[in-house]
Amino acid sequence: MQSTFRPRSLWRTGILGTCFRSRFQVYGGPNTRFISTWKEELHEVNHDTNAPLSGRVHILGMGNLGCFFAHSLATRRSPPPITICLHNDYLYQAFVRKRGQISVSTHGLDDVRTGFDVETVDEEGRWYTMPPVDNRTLPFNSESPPDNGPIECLIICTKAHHTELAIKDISHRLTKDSTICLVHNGMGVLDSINQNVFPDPNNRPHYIQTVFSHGLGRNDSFKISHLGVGTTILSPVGDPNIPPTTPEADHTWAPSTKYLLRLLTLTPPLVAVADTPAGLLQYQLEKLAVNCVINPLTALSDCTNGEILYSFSFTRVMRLLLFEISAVICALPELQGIPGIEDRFSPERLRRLVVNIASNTAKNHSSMQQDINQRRLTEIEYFNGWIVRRGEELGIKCALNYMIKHLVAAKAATHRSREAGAIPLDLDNIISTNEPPI
Ligand SMILES: CC(C)(CO)C(=O)C(=O)O
Repeated sequence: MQSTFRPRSLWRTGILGTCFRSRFQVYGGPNTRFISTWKEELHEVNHDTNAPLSGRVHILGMGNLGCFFAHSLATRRSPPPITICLHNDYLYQAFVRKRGQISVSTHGLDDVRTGFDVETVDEEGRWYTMPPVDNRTLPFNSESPPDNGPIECLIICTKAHHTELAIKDISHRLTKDSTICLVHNGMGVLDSINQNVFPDPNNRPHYIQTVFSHGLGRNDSFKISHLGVGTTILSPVGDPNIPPTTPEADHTWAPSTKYLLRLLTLTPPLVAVADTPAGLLQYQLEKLAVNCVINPLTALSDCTNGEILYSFSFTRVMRLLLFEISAVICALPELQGIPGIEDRFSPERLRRLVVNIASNTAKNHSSMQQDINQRRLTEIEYFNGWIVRRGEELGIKCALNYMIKHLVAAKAATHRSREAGAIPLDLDNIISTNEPPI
């Protein structure tokens, strides 16, 4: 994302007012909200259990999102024990060079935090707690869980297409008492995690899903900028047998879910609010509609978010894509029974949402445009690909979304084949020496 400072939230309109449902206001009045310590939050969930939690939070995926979550938790008046999980040695070496610091710059001012415990993984998938990399002489928390011990709370901040694999690599440490907080763009990841990593519903961890809308930019490893204030909407994933519209009683939540929800909603920089599964799903779908338009159009045309506005041709494509997206969303069985769906997800309302976000982030480059240019995998399967798949299930043909998904895939493939063929070898003049290859 390019550096443009937009202090306005991308998704904020209407969110803060509507999300603070009474059942989540269990943390005291407005003045006491941010004062509690993590130990108090832990005490709340530990007092009636024989398997008390340690309160440690693991974070996997140290890109912009992971750094923002780790840094935000570390800014608390009393930070909980935080372990960052680094999945390769380069990352660990980079973290050592940064002396264990994570820095977030706001309005050009750097705020540097330390005190993170670190685990790295070897090729056999064994995790090791590394010695402290900052100036601490003692481990931050002497009760650190043993290597490969169970993880209570995991915040996973990898891109949608890496999340399943990343969880698979750490799944032996996740139990049915753990809670995974998923922070990624796009739809469909949770279903494939359940299907491929935790197929047994009685033995899978609990999940919290999120819709994250802060604007972040990367300056260097473990050094990011907070470019625009947004929100973090959180919801525990309910029992799939209970329709999302039926309120679930909090007492059904696991202690690790309650603890992580409290911790995150009481961490000011995250601007985190909790919502019901049905509420969160609607925010996810709004974000999906925006991503299905801005991301592929900017990636295909190699332009900024603002450049897709004020062009007749882009506007035509946008409208046609949104007709299909709206038809699929309005027909989703999981939304049936929720009042106002047809209005909230009408093509015209979605168009206004897209235009709003594109103009609020006009100078930014979308994540997909950056992924394409940096030859990384894109999240297209979790955006337009998801719309096409759900459309097929519902008997709605989404030819335009299908085409867009393939145009993005084709653009990535063209880059790959161009680069593979770019090595200037003159095969006719290669002299064979009959020497074994070095
Ligand atoms: C909303 C948008 C398009 C903002 O850039 C985004 O979320 C992304 O880049 O992935």
